[in-house]
Amino acid sequence: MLTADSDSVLRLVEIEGRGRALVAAQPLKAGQIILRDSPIVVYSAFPLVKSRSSASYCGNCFRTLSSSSVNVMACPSCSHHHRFCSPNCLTVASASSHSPWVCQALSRLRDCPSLVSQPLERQVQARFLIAAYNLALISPSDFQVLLSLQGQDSPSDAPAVQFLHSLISSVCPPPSLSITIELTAALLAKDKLNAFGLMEPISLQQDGQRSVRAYGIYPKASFFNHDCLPNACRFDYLDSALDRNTDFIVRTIHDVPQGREICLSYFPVNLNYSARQKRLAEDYGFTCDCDRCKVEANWSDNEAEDVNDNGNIEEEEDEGEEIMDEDSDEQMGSDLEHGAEGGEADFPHAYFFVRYMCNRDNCGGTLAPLPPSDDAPSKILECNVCGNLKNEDDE
Ligand SMILES: C[S@@+](CC[C@H](N)C(=O)[O-])C[C@H]1O[C@@H](n2cnc3c(N)ncnc32)[C@H](O)[C@@H]1O
Repeated sequence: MLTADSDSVLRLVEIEGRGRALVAAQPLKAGQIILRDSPIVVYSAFPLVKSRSSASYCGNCFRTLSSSSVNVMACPSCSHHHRFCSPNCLTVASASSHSPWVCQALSRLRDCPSLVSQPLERQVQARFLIAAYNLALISPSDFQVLLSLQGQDSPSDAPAVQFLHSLISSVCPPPSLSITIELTAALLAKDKLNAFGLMEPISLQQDGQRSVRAYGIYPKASFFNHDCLPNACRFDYLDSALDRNTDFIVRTIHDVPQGREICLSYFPVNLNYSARQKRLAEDYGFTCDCDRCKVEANWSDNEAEDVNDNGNIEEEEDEGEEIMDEDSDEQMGSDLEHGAEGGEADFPHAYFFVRYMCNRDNCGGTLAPLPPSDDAPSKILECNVCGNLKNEDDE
């Protein structure tokens, strides 16, 4: 199931209570690229009707469109909506992600007031369903891979499923494919658990917050389980001029022994215990009992925490060490303090924050060394969110 390359470094196994998982098939070096995975489906994270001020991206590769480029091509059927960075991207998209049916379906959905008045999440789900049904038409084998990923529909999703299913069935049914409400529900469940955000480069963000430009579903990367102190992290280079700019690239954060499970963190590592548990229970349906959670579950100040609507922790002012997203330095300080109190068992936890968490304001990214050269580990660590480079000797 894994490619020849990743086969030699990663092994797919089943772990009781965790489902499928990827483990190191050999000892891994810090910074080593352990997976490069191409998406089976990519779709835009933007509302169906884009505002005039929003930046433009190629409808095929999702790179930023340069307004001065003479190569930019518009789709001849929907020229005011979809543009492509080159004639090649237009040709590729016309036979795949922007087929005549997708073009027509998105145009019709844009004209549906009942959908465009919905919150962004619902509109993006509609985009995903169009992309997924298109996958069934153009690549039945990839569609089966999508259906084989983890994710069960839940009763709480029923209203969204019902709404989107009847809308697509009536407004833009895919040709020669019979879609059922069960299939729509299954697809949305796969999307919820397995879609990874392809982020705007931080340089394009005015406020320091990084938003999602597109979502991708990756057949192999979908097998990574979560750990609140991950041993690997994912890099994306959406605006890279190199080929395969939507690939998912995973590098180890530190050395990993053979047989150890490789885990990513499903969200920024600076969230605290309550916020992490809430997110994992609500979005991924499990309770995390990783080493970090075992330690933090015993911290008495969790009792005083209160999770707000954004998943951030609100505390009384005199106990305000853990308001993660507002000041990650405070969070780091707090973790170090707890690490020191907790003795040796807590130490790796505190060490992780000092060494592998980006300390730029509002970043929240994780640092991993650059790939080793000639087996010598790199001393340069790269942040997977802002791209900042840090020399470990500068600590
Ligand atoms: C993207 S999938 C990861 C691969 C999945 N284990 C599988 O069998 O395909 C996410 C799901 O894996 C499971 N999972 C991930 N991390 C876990 C963990 N630390 N403990 C228990 N289950 C976990 C949860 O069911 C979660 O919804």
